[in-house]
Amino acid sequence: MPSLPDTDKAPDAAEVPQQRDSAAVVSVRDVEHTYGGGRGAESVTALGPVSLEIPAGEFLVLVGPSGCGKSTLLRLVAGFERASSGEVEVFGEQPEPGNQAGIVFQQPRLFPWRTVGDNIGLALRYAGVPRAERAERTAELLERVGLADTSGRRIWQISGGQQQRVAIARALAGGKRLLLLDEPFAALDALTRERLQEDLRTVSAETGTTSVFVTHSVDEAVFLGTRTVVLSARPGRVALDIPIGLPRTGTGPDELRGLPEYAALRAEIGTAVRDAAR
Ligand SMILES: Nc1ncnc2c1ncn2[C@@H]1O[C@H](COP(=O)(O)OP(=O)(O)OP(=O)(O)O)[C@@H](O)[C@H]1O
Repeated sequence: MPSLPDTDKAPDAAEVPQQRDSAAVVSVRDVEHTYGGGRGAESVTALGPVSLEIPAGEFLVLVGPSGCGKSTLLRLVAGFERASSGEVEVFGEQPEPGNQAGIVFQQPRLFPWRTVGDNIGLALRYAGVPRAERAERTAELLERVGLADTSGRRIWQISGGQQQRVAIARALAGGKRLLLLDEPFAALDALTRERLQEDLRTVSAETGTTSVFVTHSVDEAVFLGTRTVVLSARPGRVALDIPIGLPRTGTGPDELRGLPEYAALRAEIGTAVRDAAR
């Protein structure tokens, strides 16, 4: 953490950008991404140019029309793809898969024949947590995602919603300070999805983990995010970048959704998404 200045004098101009950079968990600078184009294949410019700074503790939700490059941006931040041009940094480094971020996909991608506890235990092992601490950490993580009693059950014996909870617990088990979530609730029924949204909102407020969450749902963006970025149609560019200044704790989901600010944000973001799709 940068030390506080011992005088109230303004810092040197040269210091200011450096401090801002080091505070950003994710820096995306003038990034464009094009797929394909080799051996006569048609190339697709999916994204950009896009610039975004994501500070610590932010829950940023990316929305936009289908095919606008939301997943591409997430994959660049995860290190699965290298940007065709521009720069992506995570914690000041070039991202590498599995190094800086925990990732949750639309499908949970768990080991189906293993137990819930084993799936979490493996992630803890990969994260370097000593064997003696793993059982306690597993219990804590499962408690956190509302699965306290399922540790001994096999993945194929639990519901899709429960599997997605395990996937979130597994991502948290890695102990990463950045979580990347690509439409994690899209395949779930409406009720399960609402419950998971509420729980993820609580977990995020409790842990303060910086998160980037991709969705098609404007309501999900307003409900979950501290900030929403709307991307325009392909190649995706930032069409709207708006803070969500709603209370993070102490307000129930119905109360939150009943706030006039909630409705106003939904309307503004909804309009931006519709305009982006034109
Ligand atoms: N591996 C790839 N090779 C070629 N083109 C790709 C590849 N991955 C994505 N694309 C194309 O890049 C564009 C952006 O895709 P991307 O998946 O990032 O969009 P998205 O906004 O996440 O879409 P959706 O909301 O439908 O999931 C699309 O036109 C897609 O077809």
